[in-house]
Amino acid sequence: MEKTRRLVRKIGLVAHDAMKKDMIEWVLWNSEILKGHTFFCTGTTGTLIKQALKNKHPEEEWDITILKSGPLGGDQQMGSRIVEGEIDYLFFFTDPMTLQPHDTDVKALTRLAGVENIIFCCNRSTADHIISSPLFEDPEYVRTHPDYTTYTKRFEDKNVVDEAVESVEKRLKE
Ligand SMILES: O=C(CO)COP(=O)(O)O
Repeated sequence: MEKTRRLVRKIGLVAHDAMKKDMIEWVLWNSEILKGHTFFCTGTTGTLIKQALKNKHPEEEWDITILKSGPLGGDQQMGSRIVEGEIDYLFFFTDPMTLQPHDTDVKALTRLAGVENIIFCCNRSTADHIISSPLFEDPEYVRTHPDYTTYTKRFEDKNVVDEAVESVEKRLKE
């Protein structure tokens, strides 16, 4: 009998303090769907999620990488995982009512989610829709990776290095 092929999704999970209970509930609620996937979490969120999943499914091995706590660099580590192609989904439950000390890191992380076109949301109801989308379970569905070649090669036909060398040489001769 043909076995259904399953694609392991690489999932980032992050929640601000006011949203941590929501995140843990959401993970527990969807734990059957989330089984077998790979997770990257910021420090405190990940520790709490791991504990909750172990309580609910003591027999299950969960592949959870716990990064630094968000304000201590965890958001930046998550961003770096995104640009390295290690994360396809980011469920980031943000607190809309509290200014975070690491607001710039939060912005940087959400921006990189856009740069890499990962599947990304900031609240629980959108997370519900993503997790219940048929595309989440569809092994054929792979997000499109934006092509930034035009951007990365934008200096190839320009002589900026030669021009800089020339200008330094000229100044030295003066
Ligand atoms: O602050 C966070 C995201 O910006 C979350 O970090 P923690 O999971 O370590 O609390």
